[in-house]
Amino acid sequence: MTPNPFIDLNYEPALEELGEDYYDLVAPAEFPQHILRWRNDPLLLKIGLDPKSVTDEHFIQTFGKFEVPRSFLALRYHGYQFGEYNPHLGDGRGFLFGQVRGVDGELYDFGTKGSGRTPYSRTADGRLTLKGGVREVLAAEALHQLGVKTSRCLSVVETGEQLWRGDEPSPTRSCVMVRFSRSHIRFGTFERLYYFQRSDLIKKLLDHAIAVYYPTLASPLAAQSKKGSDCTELYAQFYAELVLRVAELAAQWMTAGFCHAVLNTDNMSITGESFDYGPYAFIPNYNPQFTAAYFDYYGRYSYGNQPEICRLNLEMLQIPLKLVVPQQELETGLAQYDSHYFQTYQQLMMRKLGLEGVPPAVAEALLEQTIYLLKDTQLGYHEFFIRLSEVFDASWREDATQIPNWANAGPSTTWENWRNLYYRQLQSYSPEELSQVATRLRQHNPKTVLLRPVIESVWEAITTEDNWEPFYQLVRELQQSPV
Ligand SMILES: Nc1ncnc2c1ncn2[C@@H]1O[C@H](COP(=O)(O)OP(=O)(O)OP(=O)(O)O)[C@@H](O)[C@H]1O
Ligand SMILES: [Mg+2]
Repeated sequence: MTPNPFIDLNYEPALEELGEDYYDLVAPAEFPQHILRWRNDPLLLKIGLDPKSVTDEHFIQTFGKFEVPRSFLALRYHGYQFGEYNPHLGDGRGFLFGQVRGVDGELYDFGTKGSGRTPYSRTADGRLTLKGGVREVLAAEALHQLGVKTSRCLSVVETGEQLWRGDEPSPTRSCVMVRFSRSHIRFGTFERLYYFQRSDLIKKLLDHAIAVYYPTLASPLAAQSKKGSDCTELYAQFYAELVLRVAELAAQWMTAGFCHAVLNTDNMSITGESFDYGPYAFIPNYNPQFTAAYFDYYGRYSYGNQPEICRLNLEMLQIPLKLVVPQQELETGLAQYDSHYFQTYQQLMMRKLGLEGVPPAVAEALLEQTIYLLKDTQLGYHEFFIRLSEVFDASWREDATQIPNWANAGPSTTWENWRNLYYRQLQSYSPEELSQVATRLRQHNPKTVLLRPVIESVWEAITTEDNWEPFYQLVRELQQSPV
């Protein structure tokens, strides 16, 4: 075998250097089989590797057999799960494999899922089902295409075990997935340190998070710590910035029509990045009550609750941070959440309608009418926007009646109100600006939508005939730029 480029990557032990208060050293499981099912070549470019220099064997050796001279760290964390505090969490089926600087200068994590038991596995098997791996690859690629800030999967290696699960026909196949993310430090990482009343470790973790993931705040930190002053203000700034990032993420999910389904605080990243795609779903129709996880009996994590739940999770994060920052300063940060969420959501929804530079009052009215229309018609959420991008015509600017009522399933007044507002906005554009409307409509409304039946059909081919072609074809479509 040619030298393995993954082994020679320039790993930075940023988290490892924080010390063993934050993790446990663990060993991967030994698996009976290793078949590479998925490699994400575009991600290799992000860490400066030429995909041609990386063989499938390299992937298997590194991310299936783990035959590499590295320390594997199961990160420690707790979390609020469906509102209940759980002090028995942590990486129970994964570990931090390593951290690598991307060509963009950012630090990235390789984290495993399904790589074996750890001190945090409790009674579970430490494994990931192959279907779980396939679903996470698809969610991440779909969200990435839709402009959501998300982790992505680097590889999936099928591992030849039979797993038993209550929510999949069993026995079912096993895999190890490797995730490429900004960080796996979670809100729950801080919650655990509060549980043990370790304000010293909270400060150390904040310094680390700010230095690595909030670099624009980092230089004042260096200056302050040199002077020996306390970092209270800086920590408050970190929290305020995190509030904005989480508000943006919630807006991105809502625009994408995505229901994450398990927004526990152990699934919230301190970088504001989306990750952990378990029972998620893209909504078929606009329905705030849509709930993706069968075990979410009360709809706590329904599609429409997501912005509110993210806000609540941020509020819970104040509990640990209060050990090192006065609560009043944290409240000031959180106070920005609602307006930042709404502004971002409005802007992203306007872009989905092909519009930019919409005056705030018009944008507000148009968003409201768009939501009414989506609720009233029988058209699917994604179908509405895809149809709009397909039928859009420059003549609409001259004559509102040219805008066809293909949404005629709903009451005509809803349609007319929407059409008039859309028409008026189009009228304000020059002919050049109008051509950008068409481009934006196509760009922000890709034709491949990851609805559940689509996922099920690629999984069906895998599970019944071991035919991976429909899955590869679907990923290719998701990775294509829509314009
Ligand atoms: N099969 C399993 N074996 C061991 N631990 C598990 C298993 N499934 C889930 N867990 C643990 O249960 C908790 C919640 O699981 P959750 O599904 O949110 O996380 P995860 O999907 O395993 O990992 P991540 O959040 O990194 O995607 C975590 O502590 C996780 O490690
Ligand atoms: Mg999780």
